[in-house]
Formats: sequence, structure tokens, C-alpha cells
Amino acid sequence: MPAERSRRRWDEDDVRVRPNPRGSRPRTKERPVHADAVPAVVVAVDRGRCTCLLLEAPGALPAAGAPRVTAMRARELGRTGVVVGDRVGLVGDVSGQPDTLARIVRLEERRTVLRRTADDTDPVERVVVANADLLVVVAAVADPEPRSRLVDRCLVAAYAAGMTPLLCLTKTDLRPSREVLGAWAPLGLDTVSTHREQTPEGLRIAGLDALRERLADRVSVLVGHSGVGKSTLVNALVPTAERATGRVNDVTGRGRHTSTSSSALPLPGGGWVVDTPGIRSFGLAHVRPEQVLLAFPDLEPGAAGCPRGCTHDEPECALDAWVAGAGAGPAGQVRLGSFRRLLRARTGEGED
Ligand SMILES: Nc1nc2c(ncn2[C@@H]2O[C@H](COP(=O)(O)OP(=O)(O)OP(=O)(O)O)[C@@H](O)[C@H]2O)c(=O)[nH]1
Ligand SMILES: [Zn+2]
Repeated sequence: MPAERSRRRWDEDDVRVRPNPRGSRPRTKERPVHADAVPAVVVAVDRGRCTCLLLEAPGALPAAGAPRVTAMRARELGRTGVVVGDRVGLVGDVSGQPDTLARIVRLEERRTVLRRTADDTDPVERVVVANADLLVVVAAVADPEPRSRLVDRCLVAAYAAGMTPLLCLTKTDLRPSREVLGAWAPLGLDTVSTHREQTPEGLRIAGLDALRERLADRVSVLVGHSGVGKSTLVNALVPTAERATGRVNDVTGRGRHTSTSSSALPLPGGGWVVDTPGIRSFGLAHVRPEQVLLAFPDLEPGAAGCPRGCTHDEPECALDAWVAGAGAGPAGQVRLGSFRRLLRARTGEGED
């Protein structure tokens, strides 16, 4: 009963977003009662205290060296939680001096919303990161073996969040990436790969340039199963991050370094990476078939003939006829298969 109640409460103030590939400017959700509020973005949340970076302009990305202000949510925001990536308005002491505290009086409407699922320790499905652009799905080609269902689930989470997915295959020094790419090839996913190599200076991660290019001037979130090399990547990308790397812990699914709070780290080349040590799975129960279909523009027109409320995975679904009539081109059948695989990945217990 309490879980059900809190979930409903959460849903009431939750922000609904539509995937917005063009990334238009966020609209203001709360009435701007505080005309003097200064724009900022939340880069870390720790027990109700938010570290915010002041912005030159409300829509801008923060500069790494922007003034840092600690702030608390004002009561007038109601129950709405503030998460990393939120764009906010601050009043009060915004000097950023030690022991000062500003107040968050405004929360801008979220352009993208990445959620994580309820779990044993927390029965409420929560927003983890707001306004991130790119979901980097990190999977190792080996050690640990790639888990296709988990990758599929991450992709669905990206589409549902309104974020662009990027597949990052790590450890290609252990096995050629083409051996594992087959499962995702029909999705036409943007993919990069990284590997470790021995240099006279020691071990280093190679292949980072392509990844850096994708991350530049965007806000990205790295997700992936424990041990795939996320911390190693973050350390290589953000030399000051110093995240602990560890062995795979098959029992807990976590590495040695576990922390529950997310934080955004500035990339030397511009842009931010959000480190979310807590995310191991996503809540996908809320994801509608239509949201996943948006990721398949070649199939989308075929759904015009579907019955109302079609799950797109039922005998009456018009997509089969559309594909059979070559409406989606020569790859239509394979694409439809991938679409339905992603739909099915939303539900059921298992791998993650
Ligand atoms: N062979 C090889 N090993 C790698 C590579 N990248 C990381 N590793 C190793 O893989 C192991 C796991 O790396 P981590 O960076 O800790 O993985 P993680 O995804 O952060 O894991 P958690 O912290 O448990 O979530 C470590 O022993 C790394 O040294 C790579 O490109 N090639
Ligand atoms: Zn249908």
C-alpha cells in the first residue's frame, strides 16, 4: 500500500516529455514568480543539497569553471524532486561562498527524462537525470559477455527518455567488435568502440577520439552492466574524475565503488558526462509502443492502418502487411523484427 501511494504521488508531479530530437528550448513549467531568479543547472545532488552551476543564459551549457552554488529546493516547488541536469532558477545567496545556501525557486520543464526503475531499496520509480542528450550504452565485447537484452532495454530507455542512444563497445582488444554487432546492425545505431593497448607509458584506452566527438558539447549518460569498463572510460575522458575501477562483482552486480548519487563531470573538450553509479536497470513499464516506434521512422507510416491502441505485437497489427508490401524497403522484415524485440524487452524479469 505505501509503495502504491508513493508511486501515485510521484506520478502526479512527474514531468511528461515527448522525445524531442530537435531539442527545442525548454519551456518554463513553473510560473516565474521570482523575476530575479538566476539561471543555473544542477550538477550534483546529495541528500537534498544541490550543487548548481550558474549559467550565462538559461539555455546554455554550463562552463566547467562557472560559479558553483549550493542550493536547496524551496518549499514552494511542492513535491517535485530536483535531479542532476535540471535547469533551475536560484534566489538568495548565490555568491557560492562557503557555508552559503541559495534557494531553488524555479524548475524548467525537462526536455528529456531518464528514469530508473523501482527496486528493493526504493519502491518508487524515479527520474535520475534530466535534460541529457545522449545515452551511451556501454557493452563489452567480452569479459563480461555482452547481454543483448540489457542493451535492448537501455535502447528502449533512451527512446523513452527522448535521448539519442550511442552504442559503445569496449574491450575490442579481446575480440573483434563485428562478432557482436550483428544483433544491433538493423537498428542503424551509431556505434563506437574502444580497447586497451600497451604503450611504453603503460596501459591506455584507445579509440577515444570517436567517442569524444560524440560527447562534445552535449550532456551524456553512461550506462552498462557492471564490469564493462564504464569507470575506466570516465577516468580516461575526465582525467580528474578518478573513479574507482574494479573487478566484476557477479553477486551484487556492482563494483567496489558504489555510491548512490549522480554527478555531472565536465569534459575537457566541452560537454558533460553524468556518472550514475546507482543505475542498474530502467523502469520501462511506462514506455508506450508508440515511443519505441518513433525510433523506426521507416516503419512508422505503416502503423496508420493499425487498430486503435495497437501493441504492434499482435495479429491485427498493420505493420506486417506494410512490411510485406515493401513499404519499409528491403530491410523491412528485419527492422520489424528488431522493433518487436525492443518492445518485448520492456517487460519481463531477467537479465538486468
Ligand atoms: N581488456 C580490457 N579490459 C578493460 C578495458 N577497459 C576496462 N577493462 C577492465 O575491465 C574491468 C572493469 O572495468 P571498470 O571500469 O571498473 O568497469 P565498470 O563498468 O566501471 O564496472 P562497475 O564499476 O562495476 O560498474 C577492469 O579490470 C578494467 O581494467 C579494455 O578496453 N580492455
Ligand atoms: Zn500495430
